[in-house]
Amino acid sequence: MITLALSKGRIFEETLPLLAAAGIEVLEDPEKSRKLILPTNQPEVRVVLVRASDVPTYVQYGGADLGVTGKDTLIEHGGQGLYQPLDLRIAKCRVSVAVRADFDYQQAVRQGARLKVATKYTGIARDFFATKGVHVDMIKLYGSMELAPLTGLADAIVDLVSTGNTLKANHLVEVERIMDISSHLVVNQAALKLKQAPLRRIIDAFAGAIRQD
Ligand SMILES: Nc1ncnc2c1ncn2[C@@H]1O[C@H](COP(=O)(O)OP(=O)(O)OP(=O)(O)O)[C@@H](O)[C@H]1O
Ligand SMILES: O=P(O)(O)OC[C@H]1O[C@H](OP(=O)(O)OP(=O)(O)O)[C@H](O)[C@@H]1O
Repeated sequence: MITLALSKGRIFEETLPLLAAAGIEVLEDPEKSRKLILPTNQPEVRVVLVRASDVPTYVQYGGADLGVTGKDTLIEHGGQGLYQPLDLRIAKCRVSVAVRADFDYQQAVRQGARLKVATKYTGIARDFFATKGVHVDMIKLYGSMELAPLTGLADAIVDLVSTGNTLKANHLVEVERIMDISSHLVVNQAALKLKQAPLRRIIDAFAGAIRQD
């Protein structure tokens, strides 16, 4: 049995064409079903639905043989125990710093300054501000980061930006891009040895179906 870990929503949707290239069709719609294990047209392949931030953990410990996860999530996880053979070029976005439009960010990040930063991405944020020589008081959040500067919880957020609509709707401005993000295929290292042929077949099919635009 080959187990693939996906999260509901954009990762599931954007992985479907890659699965199709491998001849794999998921037989149930996760938006309609409450099931967490979804069968496919290939009896020896199944999909497990996990929280996006749990995908690397499932694959690391062998709860799944492979999975699709954002580079953001992968960096925060650390990548231990994972092969990362492919950048799938799906779910593209960026990690950025954003502040209230009336906040003087340039003044706030001058060398040696202190900044209150709210984010789900504490590892990425810590590295970024350390490189700039800015001391950070880090506030870990799990969602709705945009609220933090609006309520006085933080001066800045580090969050994902795609169209910029979420920032705009909350009167925030993007002041720095930290890194570009896309989703990657991750594979359990032991599984790649033990189930080499079927996993290689899937990896190769995914590789051939990656969009280059
Ligand atoms: N607006 C976006 N546009 C494109 N890609 C995105 C966007 N938001 C998130 N992503 C990418 O998709 C991945 C999964 O995001 P998703 O919103 O499905 O889960 P999440 O709510 O961030 O995770 P969790 O449920 O674990 O808190 C992110 O890790 C990121 O790489
Ligand atoms: O720049 P934008 O295009 O507005 O995208 C950015 C937003 O998308 C993500 O949230 P979420 O997963 O809730 O986004 P969704 O509502 O687009 O699914 C992310 O945490 C931002 O809040």
